[in-house]
Amino acid sequence: MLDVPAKPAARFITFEGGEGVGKSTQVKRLLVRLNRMDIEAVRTREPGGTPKAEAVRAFILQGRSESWGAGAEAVLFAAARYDHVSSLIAPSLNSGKWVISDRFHDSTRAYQGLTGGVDDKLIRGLETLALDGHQPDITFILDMDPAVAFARVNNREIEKALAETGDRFEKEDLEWHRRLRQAFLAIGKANPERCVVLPAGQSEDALEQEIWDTLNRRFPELEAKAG
Ligand SMILES: Nc1ncnc2c1ncn2[C@@H]1O[C@H](COP(=O)(O)OP(=O)(O)O)[C@@H](O)[C@H]1O
Ligand SMILES: Cc1cn([C@H]2C[C@H](O)[C@@H](COP(=O)(O)OP(=O)(O)O)O2)c(=O)[nH]c1=O
Repeated sequence: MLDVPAKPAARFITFEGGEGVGKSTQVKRLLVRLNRMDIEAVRTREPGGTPKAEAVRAFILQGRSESWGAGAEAVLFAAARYDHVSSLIAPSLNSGKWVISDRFHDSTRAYQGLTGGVDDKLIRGLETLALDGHQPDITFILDMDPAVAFARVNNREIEKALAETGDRFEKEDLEWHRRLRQAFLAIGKANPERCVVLPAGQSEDALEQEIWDTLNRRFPELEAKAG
């Protein structure tokens, strides 16, 4: 037998939290780190990630499903997720690529479930169908006071307004976003084997390092590869 080192398992990593906490920034930084180590990784997002799921994203975020209610919206997010998992996430992991997703099923739990009042049985049932066993290996929940996160997003909001787009979930009031924050914290607490809650008020560099250190501790094959 040839003495070929075993290829490390591909990992599925998700980033969660409220608006403007720095998810997209850290997803991009993690991709750079992984690529530097010659680890092939796919960057994706929810809602979206595939053409069909992006169509659902546009429909929901432009507010066209708002009158349908949170339950029907949970079904729409799950439909998008079903395509995302079956057409992109599962095939990528099966071919050895890591997958890094900006939001995933915890966003449905937090926005539609815990904050939106949709019954937990529906949320769990949809999750079972859409994930088909593809739970993330690790989920980073970036946590900070939404008032501070909003100040960060202000510039981005102006850009969005100029582009004549709008994300209706970003328009909810501060009190609603404080409940959303508690929802993500509750998810973190209930799933300590998968979720890592990190303070997102620190600098981009410091947060990137904390994420990297956590991954190295959690996945020893990363540390071994770095030598
Ligand atoms: N740690 C940080 N400190 C200060 N500003 C940040 C930090 N992380 C991200 N930002 C800025 O905050 C805004 C929102 O970040 P972004 O990554 O888009 O958040 P999210 O994807 O969670 O909505 C961007 O303008 C980004 O440059
Ligand atoms: C994936 C997902 C997102 N959402 C919401 C969260 C966001 O407000 C919006 C996604 O918009 P996005 O622009 O990606 O928000 P952010 O930059 O804050 O990540 O959709 C849900 O309500 N349920 C879900 O299952």
